[in-house]
Amino acid sequence: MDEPTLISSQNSRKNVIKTIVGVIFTTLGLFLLISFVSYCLNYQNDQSQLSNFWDREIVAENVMGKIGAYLGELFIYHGIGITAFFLPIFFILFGLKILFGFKKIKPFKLFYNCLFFLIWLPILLGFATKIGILHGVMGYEVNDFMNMLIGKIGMGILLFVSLILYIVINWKITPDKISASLEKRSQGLKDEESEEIESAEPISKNNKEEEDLLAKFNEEVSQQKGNKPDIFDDLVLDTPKKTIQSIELTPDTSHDYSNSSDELGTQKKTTSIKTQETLVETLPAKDEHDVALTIEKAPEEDTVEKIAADLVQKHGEYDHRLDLPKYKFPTLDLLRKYETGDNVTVNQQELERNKNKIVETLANYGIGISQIKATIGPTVTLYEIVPEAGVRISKIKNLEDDIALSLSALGIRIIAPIPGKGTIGIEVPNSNPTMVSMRSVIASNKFQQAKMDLPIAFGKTIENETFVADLSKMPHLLMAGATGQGKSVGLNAIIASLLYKKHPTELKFVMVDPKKVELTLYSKIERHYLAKLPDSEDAIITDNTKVIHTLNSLCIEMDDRYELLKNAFVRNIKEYNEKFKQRKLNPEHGHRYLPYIVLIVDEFADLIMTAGKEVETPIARLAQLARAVGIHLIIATQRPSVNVITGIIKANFPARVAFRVTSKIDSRTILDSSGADQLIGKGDMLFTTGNELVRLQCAFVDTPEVDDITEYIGSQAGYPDAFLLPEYVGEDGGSALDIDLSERDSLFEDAARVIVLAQQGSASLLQRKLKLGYNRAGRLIDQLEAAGVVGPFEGSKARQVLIQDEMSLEQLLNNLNQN
Ligand SMILES: Nc1ncnc2c1ncn2[C@@H]1O[C@H](COP(=O)(O)OP(=O)(O)OP(=O)(O)O)[C@@H](O)[C@H]1O
Repeated sequence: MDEPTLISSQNSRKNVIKTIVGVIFTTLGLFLLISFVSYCLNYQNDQSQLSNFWDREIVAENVMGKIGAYLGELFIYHGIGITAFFLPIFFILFGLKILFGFKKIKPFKLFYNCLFFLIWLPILLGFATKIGILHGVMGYEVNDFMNMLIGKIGMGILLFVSLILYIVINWKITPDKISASLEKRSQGLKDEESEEIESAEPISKNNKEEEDLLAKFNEEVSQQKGNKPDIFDDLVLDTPKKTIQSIELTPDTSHDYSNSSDELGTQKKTTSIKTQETLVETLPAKDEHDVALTIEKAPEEDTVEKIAADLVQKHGEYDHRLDLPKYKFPTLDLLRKYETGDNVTVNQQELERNKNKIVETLANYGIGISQIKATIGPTVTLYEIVPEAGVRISKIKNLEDDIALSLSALGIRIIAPIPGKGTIGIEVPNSNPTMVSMRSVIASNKFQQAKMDLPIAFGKTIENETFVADLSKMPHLLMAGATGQGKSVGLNAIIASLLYKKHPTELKFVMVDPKKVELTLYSKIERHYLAKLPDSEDAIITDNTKVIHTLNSLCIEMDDRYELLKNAFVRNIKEYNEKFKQRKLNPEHGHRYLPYIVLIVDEFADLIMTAGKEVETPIARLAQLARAVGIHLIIATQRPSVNVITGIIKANFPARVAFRVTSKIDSRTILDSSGADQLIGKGDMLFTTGNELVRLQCAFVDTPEVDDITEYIGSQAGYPDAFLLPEYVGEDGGSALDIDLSERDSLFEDAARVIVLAQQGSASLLQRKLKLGYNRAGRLIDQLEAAGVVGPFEGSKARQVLIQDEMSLEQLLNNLNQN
């Protein structure tokens, strides 16, 4: 017989023997079980029958006959009482294990675990009852004997203590553990732990070690419970949570998946990738019974935020100032100190004289004064009066001219009452006004530390405090004043303030100067601060048609900026630039750092007279919409009449500056109230942002100072050219038909398809779809017009698309290519 045959025949013999032994034990178990049950029911009758064991006439009532009754008598009555039921159960389990090889059934382990109870339980039953079959002879005798030795109470104590000791030894339960587990329960950890059990399940399937650990754990629990582990599988769910925690949840990457299916292969890939990127944290074991818990956190997904954070970590935040890294801000010494000094001189005699005159004049009209206080400003002194009780304010207001006449002073302004103070103010010009130098306001703490986007140091208030306002909040400014009252100086002060605070990368000016002489000085800073149309030579615009183009171009810039803001999911230029600095916006998608643009128009009246609606419409549009995208307008005019400052313009310029005007009507046009007509000129001004009026002395900056500043900036390295505004092709622009179609843009065909598919002839569509700048999109539109794809320019409307479908377009493109 060869070897394999020998082995197989040996195996089959073993199996036969196993089956026989298995059947014998199971049968024996069943026999005993039935006998015991029947004995318990009939033992009183059967006990007497057993003495005549071999007498056939005498029949036992036990269903298993006299043997059954005998076995019951032996194990139950003379043995260990009903505890003897353990015996048939043990035999049945043992038999079944041999027959079917149930791995989970471990009868000997069960026997070992139950040994204590096989002794203890009959004694307990003997202690507690006097029913023979419950405790058996053993239970009775032990109790009898022990009673003699230690008494009934002693016996009770002994039973209780022995049970406690068994529990402590077998389950290792100590008072510490009990209190710890009670604490845990009170902390409501129960739910978490059951989750842990759930999460442990699927992982354990893939992990041999975990399976073993789980098996060990189950075994341990079963041992502790003193039950058969296999029968009480469910016990896993009741396991103390701490033990579950001890299972390491790390996926085992050392598994060999090479023979597994594709699916498993992918699983392997993902598992290994995860392991590389996951963050592993280990909670150390609390004591020697605990096992460390390893926690894996899933890796963060790549988000825009994360990419941006990585970029910022690598390169730092985007610094727009690096465009001109060596640029130096103009220094203070470029501004002149004036001989008069910046300190307001107080002429006591003048103060006394004016006070007496005010009191006298008012007394002449029957107005009593209870208190008077003077605040000396650079140009005017404010006398604050508290009238006696019962005096009507309107009475004082009506006497304005009479008081002015009595004081024989020009430019008296009566504020009745001073908002928020409850007093009446009379502003009287000083006989020796003090000039407010630009230097003093620029050097002031208020300006230097101003946390504003576009800070403007206008000058000084009546309290001699530097007045700084934020242009970005205004958001547009209207300036008016009769000729020679300080408008141009005011504009220079505004520009100088911005030049002292903003870097060339942060701010651009668009300057419109129909008078041709006021702003020419600034041409020196063209490459740093000025913006212009691509085709124009001078950055400072003096030609009215160019103004129209520039304004429309600014509208296009505004639309472009809105598109960028929309794509960046931000609401204003500040948020946009912040996002750009944090590298969250991709320059490849057209994003760029957006400088503020300030449009300055020196003589607006002249523009409106010559260009009318053509100027008014884009100005109104910009005024209405451009604030969020960082385009701000400053418009100055000599003639603040209603046909210059129209309703639509006025409505969109809440911030106004009024220098002295010639009539009350002009004052009302510019300020919606009188007051500007009573100013004394030379930079005396009123400023409002829609609420109260503030009287200011405008800072004085002379032409040589402006010259020095622009020279200082202009001599530094700047951009190669001025900031280029988007191209604007007006109705009178060059005809698209002049274009040479043999030099078509490389994106010409793509652009044509985009236009025909969308049936919309607009440059902004091309900009969006093909991610182009405005200029290139505009050129493409011109070429498309020349090729007959779109119609001519139609103002604000999109051009008409002349090709209706793709087929016709392909034909047209083929023809073009053949020519
Ligand atoms: N803030 C000021 N402080 C002192 N003097 C001033 C101030 N502003 C203007 N002046 C004086 O007023 C004169 C005229 O000022 P400015 O040139 O600004 O007037 P304007 O309103 O622009 O006149 P126009 O509209 O005719 O150009 C200046 O030459 C200067 O002497």
